[in-house]
Amino acid sequence: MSDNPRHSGLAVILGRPNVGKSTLINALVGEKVSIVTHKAQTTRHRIVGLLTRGNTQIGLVDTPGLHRGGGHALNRVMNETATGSVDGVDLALLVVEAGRWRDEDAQALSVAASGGVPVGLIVNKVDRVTPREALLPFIESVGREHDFAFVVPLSARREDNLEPLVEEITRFMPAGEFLFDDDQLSDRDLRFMVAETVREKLTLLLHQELPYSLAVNVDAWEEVDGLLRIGAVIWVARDSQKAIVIGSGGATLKEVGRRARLELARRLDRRLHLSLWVKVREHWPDDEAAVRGFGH
Ligand SMILES: Nc1nc2c(ncn2[C@@H]2O[C@H](COP(=O)(O)OP(=O)(O)OP(=O)(O)O)[C@@H](O)[C@H]2O)c(=O)[nH]1
Repeated sequence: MSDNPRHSGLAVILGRPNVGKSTLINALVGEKVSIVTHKAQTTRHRIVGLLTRGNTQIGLVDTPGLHRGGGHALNRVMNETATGSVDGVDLALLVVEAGRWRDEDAQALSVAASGGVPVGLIVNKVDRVTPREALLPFIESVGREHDFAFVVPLSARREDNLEPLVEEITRFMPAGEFLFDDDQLSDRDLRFMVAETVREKLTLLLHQELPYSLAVNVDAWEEVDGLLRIGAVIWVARDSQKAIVIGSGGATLKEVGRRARLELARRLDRRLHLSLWVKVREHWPDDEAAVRGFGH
C-alpha cells in the first residue's frame, strides 16, 4: 500500500483550429473521446478525457478551436466556450504546430493566460520537422511570447514524446481526492457519444460536400430485452443538404447508420438498433438560439 496522497486536477487544452488538440487528447487517453478529421472546426464541445496514473488523475478539458472574426453565431458560441473553459482549471496547455506561429496562436495564448494559471507549451507535429534541431529557433521565439511553465515538443499522431508531457502535467495537479471515477473516460453522457459518433461517420463520408451546418441530436433511447433502440435526428440547414446526407436511394444515410451502429455496438458492448432521420432547420448556424439548443 502506498501512503502517497492523491492528486487530481484539470488541464485545459487550447490552440487554434487544426493544431491537433483532439488527436493529442485521444493519444493521451488511449480511447476515442473526441472526433478527429482532416477538417478544422470538428471539435465543437467541451470534453473531459481522463488520465489516471498511479496516485494522480488528470482531467483534460478540450476546447473548440479559437476562431477569428466570429461572424456566425456558431463561431461566437465556440469562442465563448473556449474562453470560459480556462476558469477553474489548474493548468492551461497551449498547443501549437511546429514551425507555425500565427495571429490565432497569439489569440489562443491570451485566452490561456487569462485564467491566471500556469501555461505549458506543447509544440505538436514535430514529425514534420527535419532535422530536429530546426525546431530550436522556433521554440525559442515562441518562448519569448510568454513565461511558459514548461515546453514539450511531441507528435500526437505518432504518439511520440507523450510521457514527458504527462510528467509535466502531473506536477501541476493539486493534492486531493480524485475528481472522477477511476474507470470513467469521459464525462459526457452516452447520448452525446452516440451523437458524436453519428456526426463523425457523416463527416468522414461526406468529406467534400459536407456542410458544417450539421448537428445530431439523440431523441430516443430505449432498452428492451438486451436490445438498445436509439433514434437520432440529423439536422441540416437546407433541403439540398438533406438530399446530400440521404444520398442516392438513401445509400449515404444507410452507410452512416451502418458504420455508427457497428462502432457503437462495440463500444457500448451490446446489441443495438439505430434509426436516423434527417430534418431541415433553415440557417441554423446563424441562429444563436438554435446553436445553443443543439448543445454547443
Ligand atoms: N503530421 C502530424 N499531423 C498531426 C499531428 N497531430 C495531429 N495531426 C493532424 O492534424 C489535423 C488536425 O488534428 P485535430 O486533432 O483534429 O486538430 P484540433 O486542434 O483538435 O482541431 P479542431 O477540432 O478544429 O479544433 C489532423 O489531420 C491530424 O491528423 C502530428 O503530431 N503530426
